[in-house]
Amino acid sequence: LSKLFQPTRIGDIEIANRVVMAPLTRSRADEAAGDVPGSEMNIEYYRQRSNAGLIISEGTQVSPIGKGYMATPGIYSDAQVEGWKPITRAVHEAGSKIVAQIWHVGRVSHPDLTGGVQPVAPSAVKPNVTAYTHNGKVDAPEPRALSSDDIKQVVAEYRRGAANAIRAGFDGVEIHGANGYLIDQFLRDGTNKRTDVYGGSVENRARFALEVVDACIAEIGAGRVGIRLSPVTPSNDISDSNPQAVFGYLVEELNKRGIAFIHFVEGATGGARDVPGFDFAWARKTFKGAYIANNGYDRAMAIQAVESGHADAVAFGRLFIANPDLVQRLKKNAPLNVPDPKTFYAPGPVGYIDYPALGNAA
Ligand SMILES: C=C(C(=O)O)c1ccccc1
Repeated sequence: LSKLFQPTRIGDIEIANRVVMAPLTRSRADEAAGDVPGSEMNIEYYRQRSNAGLIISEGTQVSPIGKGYMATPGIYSDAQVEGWKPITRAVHEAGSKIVAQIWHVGRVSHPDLTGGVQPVAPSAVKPNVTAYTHNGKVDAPEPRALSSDDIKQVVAEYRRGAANAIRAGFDGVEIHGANGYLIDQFLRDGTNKRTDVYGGSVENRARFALEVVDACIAEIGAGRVGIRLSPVTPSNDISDSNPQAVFGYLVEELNKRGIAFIHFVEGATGGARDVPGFDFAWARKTFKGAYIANNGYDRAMAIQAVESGHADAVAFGRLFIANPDLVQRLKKNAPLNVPDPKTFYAPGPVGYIDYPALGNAA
């Protein structure tokens, strides 16, 4: 049996195998109820995929203005915490573990999604990004630059998200530090033009990310805190003049804190893996916590990555959308269902809980 299917521990979290379900926005929370998860359909979706050693939940916003897409769940209200409980219970009953990806989109949003409030960011740099709202496709507006008092409030929102994740039965959190969202906007010099202690030098641009990490560690312990990073992705109009400098510094600082894992998007998210600018092998050697590798992995690549020591675990996104029983299929090297992008973010059960498992494949 390949090492990919053998148990390991990620921080304080014991996992039965090294196949991870990547965080996947599906836009199927109950907006009318206040961006609450936990419908029967939501529970079934996560239960079906509880063969994963570890599930990373879809991005769940830490505040109403941290929302950037329709019908994404939150983790800031009591109703949302109650909504997550049957999901984490179902995942645990099936023998899997699950962490909450706590998220703030920053400037990748629109007043149609934030209750009419102008999106926020480290600096007032308009993104070249289209938001999809109930009014159709709209341009994301220029965001408002956060004041230093605002920043303290946002760090406290992530801390509340970490506390609420444990209350909701999650085994920990993955801080969403990737794909051009708020934390990434602070890290990269294409979006962070601040002249205070949160901008300019590498240390200053990493300050916000590390304050969020420290707040979550204080709340739930380093063994239950991970972070997702995408050093070279261009997602959501993000860029940096020297990713190795800022992300190299961040990895060394995260290593000092002994957090459970770093989940790396290797290359352009959902696209090319061979984007220059960051040395992932260096990061693997330097970071003593668990290295979760992601982005375009297939079965052979995942087995090779774990058996060669490049990664402790491999996260699959699109393959888990279409293959609820992905671990079984990988073990048997069985054929895989093909994901249908048309229903990735649609409401309803089609393309969500109706992909067939091997047992009942046609
Ligand atoms: C949370 C996302 C990310 O990390 O990029 C996301 C959100 C909506 C569509 C695709 C991806």
